[in-house]
Amino acid sequence: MASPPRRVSSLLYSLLPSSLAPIPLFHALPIYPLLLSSVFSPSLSRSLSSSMAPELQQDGDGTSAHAALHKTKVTVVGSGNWGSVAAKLIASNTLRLSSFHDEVRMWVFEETLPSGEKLTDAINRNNENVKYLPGIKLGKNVVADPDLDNAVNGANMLVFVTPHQFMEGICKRLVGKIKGDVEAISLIKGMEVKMEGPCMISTLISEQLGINCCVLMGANIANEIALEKFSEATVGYRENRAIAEKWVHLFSTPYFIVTPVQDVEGVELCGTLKNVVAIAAGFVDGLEMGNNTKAAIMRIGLREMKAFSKMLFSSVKDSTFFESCGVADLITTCLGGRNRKVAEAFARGGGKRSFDELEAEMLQGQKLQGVSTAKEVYEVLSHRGWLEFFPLFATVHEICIGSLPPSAIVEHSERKPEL
Ligand SMILES: NC(=O)C1=CN([C@@H]2O[C@H](COP(=O)(O)OP(=O)(O)OC[C@H]3O[C@@H](n4cnc5c(N)ncnc54)[C@H](O)[C@@H]3O)[C@@H](O)[C@H]2O)C=CC1
Ligand SMILES: O=C(CO)COP(=O)(O)O
Repeated sequence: MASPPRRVSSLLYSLLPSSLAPIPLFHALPIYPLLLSSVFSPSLSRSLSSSMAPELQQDGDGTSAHAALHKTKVTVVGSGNWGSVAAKLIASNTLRLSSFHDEVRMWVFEETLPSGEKLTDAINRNNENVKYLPGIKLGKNVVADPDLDNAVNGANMLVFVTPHQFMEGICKRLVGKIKGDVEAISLIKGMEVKMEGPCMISTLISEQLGINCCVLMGANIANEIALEKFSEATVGYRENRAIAEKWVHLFSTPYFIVTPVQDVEGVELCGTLKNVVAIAAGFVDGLEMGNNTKAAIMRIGLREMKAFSKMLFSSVKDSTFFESCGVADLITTCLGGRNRKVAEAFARGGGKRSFDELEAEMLQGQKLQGVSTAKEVYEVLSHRGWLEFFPLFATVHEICIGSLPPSAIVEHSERKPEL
């Protein structure tokens, strides 16, 4: 495991309880996630103090059959760029934590590689997702499985991480196959719009499968986390703090710091809506308008994210926008994400080549979420008569479908003072 970067590790080191501070960093590494969680979350610290010792024990002379029966099994549903990194993160922890089965199953939407080999076989042979995360070993305990039913069978914790447009179909295939006590988490940034109105992906999972579903969102460009560069994430939960802590436990590593927040809608809407703002930021880059303009677009976008989230769900908290899932994810995606990159190419070409074409050419099978999310947000805005309150969101969609030129992003996004 890579050491955390020095500046971060020394900061965290200085925050450790004094009784632990003298432990050299590499000795503390196995318990690092627990320590970090404790440092950043006092109530987590309290609840972990009782459970910490068993987690830290080695299995020694072999786990008893009884204990093995009660170990938690984790399946990751999805194996794209972020899906593969999520499996890697989780797999490093299931090996370390004795309450989890070592093996992490990862459902793969099967495809045939140019070599003629099936993607699943290539992943299992190389211990690497050669298409969506080349060059990164996932951990020997990650097992790719193209059979969805088999992949989820017996799992107690399900991690959903596919592009959002595929989730409705996946849920339909899983109806009746998941026990009610299974816990789920969604890492998916996006939403569905139904006749009744907008439906967040965690709600879709909960309602279709009859299970509880948390969310994990944050400033998490997958390729950077794959290289074990320090970053943070936010787990959004509804009521059950203990379940949120279990997810924090499963994902935390010395380089991936996870904070629980009781605001599932706020966390999920942050992750979803920032992709629309990232498309706008890409237009600004494509038009070479500079950093001030991009910062202005990000500010206006953040304001619309907050207003839209609160108009949909009055429970959404202001503080959520200051977590990793909020302003941090907005910044990283507007600087380095795929939505930004493809939108830049779209604007450079004057909007003549469609997003579908550019996505296929530039992302090689990876999927954008911002363009479809802009359409979904637009549907909600028009249906509710809110278009005039969200000029940036509306303009992004109108540019994406070719009704406005890319330059409209600054002309239309902010109401300017009357001259
Ligand atoms: N890549 C990143 O840096 C991050 C992505 N996310 C979110 O995670 C979610 C998943 O994204 P990635 O893992 O990056 O995926 P990706 O965009 O890299 O890959 C696309 C995935 O979709 C699968 N797929 C294609 N057609 C399908 C179908 N008909 N049914 C089911 N699956 C199909 C492909 O096999 C592949 O696994 C998205 O909501 C994204 O916004 C969140 C944080 C970071
Ligand atoms: O969500 C992301 C980073 O947190 C990734 O954003 P992109 O899909 O634009 O790459």
